[in-house]
Amino acid sequence: MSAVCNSEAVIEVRGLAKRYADNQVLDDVSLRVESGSILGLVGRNGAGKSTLLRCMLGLLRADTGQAFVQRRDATRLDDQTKSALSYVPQLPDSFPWMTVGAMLDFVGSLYPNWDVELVKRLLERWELSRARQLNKLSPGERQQVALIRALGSRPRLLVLDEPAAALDPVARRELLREIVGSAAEQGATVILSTHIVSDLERIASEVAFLHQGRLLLQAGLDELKDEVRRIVLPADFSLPQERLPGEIVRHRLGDGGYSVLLRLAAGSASPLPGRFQAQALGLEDLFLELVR
Ligand SMILES: Nc1ncnc2c1ncn2[C@@H]1O[C@H](COP(=O)(O)OP(=O)(O)OP(=O)(O)O)[C@@H](O)[C@H]1O
Repeated sequence: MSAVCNSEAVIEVRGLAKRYADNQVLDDVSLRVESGSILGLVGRNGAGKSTLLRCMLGLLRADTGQAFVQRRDATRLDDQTKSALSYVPQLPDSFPWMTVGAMLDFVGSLYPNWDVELVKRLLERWELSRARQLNKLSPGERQQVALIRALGSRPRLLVLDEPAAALDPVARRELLREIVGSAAEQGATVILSTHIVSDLERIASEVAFLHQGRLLLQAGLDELKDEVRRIVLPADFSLPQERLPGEIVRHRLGDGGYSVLLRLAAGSASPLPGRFQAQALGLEDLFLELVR
């Protein structure tokens, strides 16, 4: 594996594969994340999202393929690249014996750009006392502290694994605002995995759909709205066996017809007759259509 790549992307993943026993968790996944993007990684339980995030950051070795963070081999990052990166796992549980304040002060002392004011503001907003012990917090509070810790270092790259899963709607809204703020004010790049696709509709610039270890689709939110269409075909329509131009996925319907998902670049004609209505889908419906 080469130690550097010449891509401008903040994250570049090429042909990643990972298997546990006979479970192929990642299968030939390639992905690019450009600077300043907010990428939402969507997939069902067990789709491989956490595994992909960990391989992407070099925290887990893939069987094959390559991952680069800021053009460096993810498994051999230097301290400077690491200090500009924050990763919050799905179940953060570091330093359980410490108080919230002691942990944040300790972590803050390791980062030259630690934002004391931001940390204070978030602790107040989420009503988290510095005196509380980490192992006595609820899962949602623990998640909030982990997020404060991640945001406090003002990272250039913020990677969040299901950050909102344990948060109430108010805390979730505030977290999303902070994420957008980090991206807008400091040009940070954000990658977050989630099941809550409505959150992504609010904040993501791009979405990637992972299903059974394969990346089915990665596109900008605007491109998805403009280019992806669902066409329902009746049972008496003879759909060719081979994939249509722009076809993402097709499903057989209960009545013998087909639902076909197509990505049609602006100005390109549909490969299916115009009498069949092409339907634009919101993110949630698109997700359901991709994984059903
Ligand atoms: N260390 C491991 N050993 C064996 N199997 C594993 C290991 N880690 C993950 N897996 C399996 O890999 C698959 C993908 O897991 P992963 O945690 O990446 O999915 P996910 O998309 O993040 O799921 P969720 O949304 O439920 O968190 C699952 O079937 C899981 O059981």
